[in-house]
Amino acid sequence: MTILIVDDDESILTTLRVLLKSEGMSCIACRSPAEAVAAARREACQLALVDLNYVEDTTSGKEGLALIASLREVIEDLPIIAMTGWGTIGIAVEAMQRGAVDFVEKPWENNRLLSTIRTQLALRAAQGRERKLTAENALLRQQGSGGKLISRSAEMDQLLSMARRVAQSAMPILITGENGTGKSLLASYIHQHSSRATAPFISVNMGAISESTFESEMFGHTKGAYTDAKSERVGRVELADQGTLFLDEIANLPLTQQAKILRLLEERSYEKLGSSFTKHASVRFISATNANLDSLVAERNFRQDLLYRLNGVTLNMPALRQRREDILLLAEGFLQRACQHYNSPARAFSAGARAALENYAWPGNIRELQHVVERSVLLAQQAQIGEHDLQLDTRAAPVQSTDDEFDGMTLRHAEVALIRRSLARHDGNAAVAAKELGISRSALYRRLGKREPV
Ligand SMILES: Nc1ncnc2c1ncn2[C@@H]1O[C@H](COP(=O)(O)OP(=O)(O)OP(=O)(O)O)[C@@H](O)[C@H]1O
Repeated sequence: MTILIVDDDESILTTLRVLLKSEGMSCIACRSPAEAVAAARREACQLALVDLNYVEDTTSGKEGLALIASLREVIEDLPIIAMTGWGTIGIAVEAMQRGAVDFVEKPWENNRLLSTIRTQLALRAAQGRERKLTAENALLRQQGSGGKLISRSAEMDQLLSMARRVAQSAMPILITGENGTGKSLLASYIHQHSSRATAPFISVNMGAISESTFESEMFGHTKGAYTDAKSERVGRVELADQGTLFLDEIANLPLTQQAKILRLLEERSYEKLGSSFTKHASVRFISATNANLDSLVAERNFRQDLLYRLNGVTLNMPALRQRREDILLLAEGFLQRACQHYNSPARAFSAGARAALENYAWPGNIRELQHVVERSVLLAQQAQIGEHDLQLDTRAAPVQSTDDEFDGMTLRHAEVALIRRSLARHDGNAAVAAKELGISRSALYRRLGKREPV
């Protein structure tokens, strides 16, 4: 276990080094923020202990706060504990808002400091395991065993009844809606309510396949089709035969590949890479996007004929803030699931926590709600999860003004505005903003139309 410690006071570094060593942990000691960022880039560390004040400015905590943001950029999930002088609780709170997971006041009490470090290390390990489980679940979902769709709002009742009706037809379905609203889950729900339910549900993220492997991923290849093709490969289309092919993030499909998907939709036929033999697939198409495809067509970034083929029926997933009735039901569902995963005493939300959940704007929708609940279950020390345990960013714009501001905007523009707002709130820290919005950092850059810095 390696801990990064940052303080410009040599005696503090020495004391911490001795203390942590006695607990079997090794240290990287740094005397300045610049040194710390360089060390984090160079060496693997599992936690950082960061002083907030440095020589240039000994009271405002500015340098320490900036350091927290920089470390987060280098290691996205690094737990950072802030160290503050006596009577500077305000700065400590700001540190937590910038992404520190906890703080200790100097002079610290050894046992309390060690227990804080141990808790954060255990939390990080649990989150790592959770990420692995999520990835496994996502894979399982691809095989058609999607999680249960929870809802009780009138908006969702209406949408699901429409979905069940169109599920019976062979019509292609386009699902639109903001990130994290449950578009993938709805696609799997439609599959389960169709006559193809016993056949595979195969999901493909169109933004995630590189241009060079697109054809081989989608259509497969023959042995020897290219230098590295050591054996024959079954493509996703073939896997989905008799079942459903879910084309997720369809707006991210490059123009060059749109023609190939169009042909598949029109003729249900394709060729494996390296073969001239035309194959046919009986596939039901469902696609999803959070972009405004009409605007993309107008900008000539998306083929109109492909759009016509994809949206036999369009289903729009409402944002979570437009179906507030579902919030608590979903939160309870995630709470139960998380309680089974983690060994946590948490069992229920307090009245204050319930109100806070219902009043929050949820820019990252259900994915964000899921993260918030899981984090609070992990952090909870008692049976009731309090409002504070949720760590909701109460500085987020109130719901009313959010909605007004977005009136008349296209979905795409509103999304960009939300991302910009979140970035501004976190001083341009893309990793923290992405986490808040419940999307990946690369998805954030993609949505801003920018290249992700390496
Ligand atoms: N109604 C629901 N009931 C239970 N879980 C849900 C519901 N809707 C969404 N979720 C969960 O929220 C997370 C996000 O859902 P999903 O991936 O389907 O959203 P999405 O709209 O496809 O997101 P993106 O556009 O970012 O791909 C998933 O973990 C999903 O299981």
